[in-house]
Amino acid sequence: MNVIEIKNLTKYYGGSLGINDVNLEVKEGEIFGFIGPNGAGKSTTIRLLLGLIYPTSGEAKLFGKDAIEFGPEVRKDIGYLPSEIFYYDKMKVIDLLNYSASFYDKDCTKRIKEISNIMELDLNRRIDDLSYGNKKKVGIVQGLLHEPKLIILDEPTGGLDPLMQQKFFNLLKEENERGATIFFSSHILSEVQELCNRVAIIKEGSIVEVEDIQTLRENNYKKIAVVGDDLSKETFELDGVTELIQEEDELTFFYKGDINLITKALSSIDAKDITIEEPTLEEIFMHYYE
Ligand SMILES: Nc1ncnc2c1ncn2[C@@H]1O[C@H](COP(=O)(O)OP(=O)(O)OP(=O)(O)O)[C@@H](O)[C@H]1O
Repeated sequence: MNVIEIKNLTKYYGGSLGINDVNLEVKEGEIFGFIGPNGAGKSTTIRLLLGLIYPTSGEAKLFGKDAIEFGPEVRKDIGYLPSEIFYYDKMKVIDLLNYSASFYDKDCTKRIKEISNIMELDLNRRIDDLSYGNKKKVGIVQGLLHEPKLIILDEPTGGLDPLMQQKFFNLLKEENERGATIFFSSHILSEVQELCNRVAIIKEGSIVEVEDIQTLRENNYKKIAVVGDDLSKETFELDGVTELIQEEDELTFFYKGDINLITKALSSIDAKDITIEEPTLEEIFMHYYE
């Protein structure tokens, strides 16, 4: 079954484009990544899915039901973590979470405690005493406390330190093993790669690619920079090397291919420093979609 089905979905904000003719299907049990640079249309797509805004044309279905017409019904099965969270600051964390839980027809007390323990969130603090990262944790508990069938996350990791991010990802993996489908929006390729089975790439309001993560990984470029005294460009004129640029004592290039070939070339030189990093999404877009 498709948990999310988006057909020819278009949204204009007055004259300005949000998304254009988006088509997507997310199957039950998938962890689906939705990646694209700032302003690409990720939040717009999510707001349309949640029935928070109306489409200009096209439709979005959740669990086979129209996102607008059946909004209140389908939203009970959705856990949503927005990118920005605003709270009534004077409340205590536990009071806010109990209030959120009151919208669902089940007892969420146990789950609130479990997730707060995992995320190390103090339930007795006042919201306005919390740091940005701790407020984010409140949002996580709020999104997951009712054991939703579909979890929609809009750039969820901002403000979490690496340890907390790992705990959060483990929590999401457990939710997925329990049967939840996850729709994960991000502009950070590495976190999408760690978590997701399949990804859609959105750019300037349109889907440019839907790929499984394995394919994306195989197609992935490395961005390599080498610093040394007697570097020669010829050493790196190999298959799979592009954008080879030499500036004073530094050589930079992109590489895609057998990693052993490039490590051999790197070990043949007298280097002072080497960095190998993931290209930014924008750089990947440049290579894939020029
Ligand atoms: N309320 C609005 N009014 C007018 N234009 C909007 C509105 N919300 C979004 N947009 C425009 O729609 C486009 C898509 O924005 P959206 O927020 O969906 O992108 P995003 O991929 O979520 O980006 P970010 O990562 O920066 O949140 C952008 O050009 C944005 O300026």
